[in-house]
Amino acid sequence: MERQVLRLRQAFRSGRSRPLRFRLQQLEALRRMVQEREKEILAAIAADLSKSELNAYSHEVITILGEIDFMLGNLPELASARPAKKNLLTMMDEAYVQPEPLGVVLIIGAWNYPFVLTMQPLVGAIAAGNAAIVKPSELSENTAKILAELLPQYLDQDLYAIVNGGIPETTELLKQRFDHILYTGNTAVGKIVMEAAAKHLTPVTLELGGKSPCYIDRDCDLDVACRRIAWGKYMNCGQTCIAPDYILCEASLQNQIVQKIKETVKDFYGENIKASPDYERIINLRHFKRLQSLLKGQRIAFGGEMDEATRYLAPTILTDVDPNSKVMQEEIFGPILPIVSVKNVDEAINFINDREKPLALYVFSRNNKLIKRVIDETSSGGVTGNDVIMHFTVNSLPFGGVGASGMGAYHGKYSFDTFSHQRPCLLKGLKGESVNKLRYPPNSESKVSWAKFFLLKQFNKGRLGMLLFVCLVAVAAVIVKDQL
Ligand SMILES: NC(=O)c1ccc[n+]([C@@H]2O[C@H](COP(=O)([O-])OP(=O)(O)OC[C@H]3O[C@@H](n4cnc5c(N)ncnc54)[C@H](O)[C@@H]3O)[C@@H](O)[C@H]2O)c1
Ligand SMILES: CCCCCCCCCCCCC/C=C/C=O
Repeated sequence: MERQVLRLRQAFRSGRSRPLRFRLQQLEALRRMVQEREKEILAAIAADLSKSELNAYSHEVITILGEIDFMLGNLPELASARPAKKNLLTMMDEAYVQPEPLGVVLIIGAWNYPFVLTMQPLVGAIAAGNAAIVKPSELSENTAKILAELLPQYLDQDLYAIVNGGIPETTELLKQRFDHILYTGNTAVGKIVMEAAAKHLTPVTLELGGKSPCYIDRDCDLDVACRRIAWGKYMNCGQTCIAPDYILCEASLQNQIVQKIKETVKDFYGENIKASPDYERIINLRHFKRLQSLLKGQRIAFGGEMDEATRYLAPTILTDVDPNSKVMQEEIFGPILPIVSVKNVDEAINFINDREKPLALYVFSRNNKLIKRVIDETSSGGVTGNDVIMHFTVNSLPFGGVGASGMGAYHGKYSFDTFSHQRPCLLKGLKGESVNKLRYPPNSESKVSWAKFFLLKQFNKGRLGMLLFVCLVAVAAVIVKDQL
């Protein structure tokens, strides 16, 4: 591992990954990989998650193609230096912010969307001019394998590497020094990653999980709300980091919600859900048994059927759920939807604020003021009003958690920024020593007064004002020169 990181670091040091032309070329190569090897990629995702290839395409591949296109279209602007506002002492100088690559970065992906969660950060890392090691999740082994086969065929092998394996390999990787780590996965491992990173003072982006609440207001189109919630909850068999984890609503809405989600499930997956190509399976037996245990003692209003041999767990709704029960203590990450009754929106807000900050928050209401109020009085990684999941698809929005649901963000411009250092640059000439005397010892009352004038004066008065001000500064400089 050490040798591999060293090899990447040497390639990074050579400066090869920095020119825009190179970055664009690598991104184009990645796009070619996705287009030319689409069938193999889809087959791998499909095999890992018992998913149809159509769903694999719309859940994962579309996002990557969109992200690559965004970077290809916007990279020249993202990577260019941005002029910075100057103060009076630096008026004649050049001040700008130059984004620069961080170096060698590590991307650790999760299994639930094994392609998008490793490739989307990689697009950002390449765009920002870094070298990168990608570590896909060992649980989605087919995708991990196909990535290991394809990436070296399309990308510069000295700058971009893939490491496959389980916990021992990740542990070994984490001992190495990186310039940034982006980890996607559960909170417990997030802490391990952060601890390992701290040894090298490596900054981290942690894309974690949590229980994302979904409040349904009394004043709402329940048909629409239930259809959208059912889509986001049962997609990928509930194994989506931003799936609505549970519903909060007034008790009187509960039965209608159950009824409407039930009807939607029938529309989506037919009478025989097991036979639907659109309904996935639980990733492994450990997670299947964990989900099974969450149902114990609960009132199952809908679903609950399961088949251990195929890890099938039907779309399920639990009603009158006790907030202290196990299903409300951990992220569900499966197709189980508890409904917890609250008296009103105030109680819903308190319920949310009494718990860890979630990765996503959903509010359904006809009343926009109520939606804005819930947003204003709570905190979460992201929010979608009157829908679920969809904020993930808008790449002009930063995607990430807050508090226990993570730190940092990516997607689009935010990926570029995550993998860049915003370097402040100030280029001065060698003239102007008369004014510079202000900062050279020995200090004096009069120097401090002049320093205040030069550094604290604000001037935003348009062109004519600016001209007047420059004259004023020139006069001040002459006076200063004479006085000091
Ligand atoms: N915020 C997001 O974008 C996002 C996306 C997907 C999943 N998630 C969250 O991830 C969780 C599910 O993923 P998961 O954690 O089961 O995925 P996982 O088991 O695939 O683990 C993620 C990565 O961590 C590594 N890992 C596991 N144990 C480790 C250890 N002890 N030491 C070092 N590395 C280790 C794995 O090799 C893998 O690459 C859920 O909580 C979900 O909400 C978050
Ligand atoms: C017109 C149809 C468009 C369908 C778009 C669906 C996009 C869904 C993307 C879901 C991706 C979720 C990624 C999840 C990350 C965390 O687990």
